[in-house]
Amino acid sequence: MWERSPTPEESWSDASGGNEDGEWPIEGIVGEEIRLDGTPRYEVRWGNWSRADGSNTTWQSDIPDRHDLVNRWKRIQSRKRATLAENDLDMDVPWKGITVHQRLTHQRAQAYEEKKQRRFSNLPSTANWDEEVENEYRRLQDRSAEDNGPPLRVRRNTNVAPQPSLRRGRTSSPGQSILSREIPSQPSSSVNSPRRSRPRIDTSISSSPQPGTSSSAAASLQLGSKPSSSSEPCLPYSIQILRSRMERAWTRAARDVMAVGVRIDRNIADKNIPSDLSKFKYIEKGYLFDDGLQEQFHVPRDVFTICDCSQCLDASHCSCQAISDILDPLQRKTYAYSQGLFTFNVPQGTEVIECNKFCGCGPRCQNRVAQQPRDIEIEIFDTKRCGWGARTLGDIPKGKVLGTYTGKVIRREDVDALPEDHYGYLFDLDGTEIKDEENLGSRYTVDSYAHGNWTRFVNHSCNPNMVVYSVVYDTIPDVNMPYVAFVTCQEVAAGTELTINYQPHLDEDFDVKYKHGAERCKCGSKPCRGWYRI
Ligand SMILES: C[S@@+](CC[C@H](N)C(=O)[O-])C[C@H]1O[C@@H](n2cnc3c(N)ncnc32)[C@H](O)[C@@H]1O
Repeated sequence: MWERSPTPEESWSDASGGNEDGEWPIEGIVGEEIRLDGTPRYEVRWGNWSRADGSNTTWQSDIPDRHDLVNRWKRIQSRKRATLAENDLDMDVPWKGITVHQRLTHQRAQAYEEKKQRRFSNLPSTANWDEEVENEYRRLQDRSAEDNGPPLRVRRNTNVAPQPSLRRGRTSSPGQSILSREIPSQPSSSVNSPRRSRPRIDTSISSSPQPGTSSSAAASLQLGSKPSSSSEPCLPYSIQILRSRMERAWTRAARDVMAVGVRIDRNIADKNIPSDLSKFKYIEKGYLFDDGLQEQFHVPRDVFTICDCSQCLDASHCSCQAISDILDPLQRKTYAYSQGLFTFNVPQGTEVIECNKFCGCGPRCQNRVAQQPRDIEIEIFDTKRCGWGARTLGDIPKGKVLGTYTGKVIRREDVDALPEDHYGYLFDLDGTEIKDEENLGSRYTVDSYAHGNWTRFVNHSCNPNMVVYSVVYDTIPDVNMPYVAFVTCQEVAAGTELTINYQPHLDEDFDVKYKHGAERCKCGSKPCRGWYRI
């Protein structure tokens, strides 16, 4: 910003009188600008003083003893801004690499903010305005492209985030398990380990039950300790249009259900965003359903087991726990949570039954945890080894439930008809299925290829910091469509990638011949067994 260098006469001495003798009184404030550090300075007009060219103003950071002048100035400016916002319906879109504040005066920028708020007052955040700006930018680009020859297009490189490369034959009979056919003598670590009809992520809990160590009720958002990409050199805005649009759309979807945002690392360039992902629809909570499945999920009220506790202090007196198999060491019924954290006291094959919308307890009941909105911010980033991954932006205690897998629920037998791209993003809802036993009832899988949330970016690690468990709260266990909750099985520091073991029941010395069809594991953990299967 241009600034006149003050002459010796212009040097500040005494605002009330202009100088020590009161020889140059201030006539008034005639201008204002905001400096880069955000503080204002004022253009002051002097009486009894002028330069040779007749000008009589100087820029002053501070006008001691004349708060009346400053306040009056602010009042006038506020009125002007209001009028500007009221009357001028046009909203300038300054582009060509110039930021809004460089182009606009402080007053116009503030009027902008007011106008923006008014125009979008019925919408959740100013993100809509940014989208408008982006759209305008795109229109400008398209227009200039028409004028200037070949278009400047966002090139999307589908190689960056690997698509699942595991290509296996389709099951000849949908009901039959590939795993049980190929690996007939697989050592069974649990009677409840799941059976598979095709290679997919295993939903059973991997760690043996152990009490939670942290008593902290909830991890707070530690923005201060996040692995801020702001300190790293980041890509110019012009090649991040798509990234930032996706980030805003995902964050908006998360906030719509009261969860905190989802970031996409600023080092991901638009050209490296796979084209399918740019169409991906973010769903923080809940499922979409294939034809006819929605009705099965949403069972009527009289089918639910409903408790009438006021605070759900005792699981053995909580009616909704009547069918729960979670017991404490004295074989009394207990909840799966203590002080908001998962206690890992849930035997494999057991579903956690949280209080539901018909229960008498309030939203803060201790048995409502996986259904709470996520309060840990997540960042999607390029792991460089395993494609994109998800990392936490806050420190997390052990036992913290971070979210549930979302996507489209499909019938298990329809999985074979999916394009192969989807295979790496399928999660069987098999937490209660008994391996090598005829499992009664319908079986389902969640496909998060086109719809889902941050959990679909969670990579496999042979030494994971999360496990999963099955939980119901807006349907009943018999429906076989539980949610798959992701919970930390150790303390996790801000900036750490969040991982699960895709197949926790295949142990390390598993016979080499059964590794057929496995992928090379790039988790990089110390105990890496060298391969994984999806
Ligand atoms: C559920 S997705 C995870 C997100 C995925 N990285 C992405 O970029 O969309 C599963 C896919 O991630 C990759 N992946 C996950 N864990 C891996 C590992 N430990 N080693 C190598 N690739 C891995 C594989 O391509 C796998 O098919």
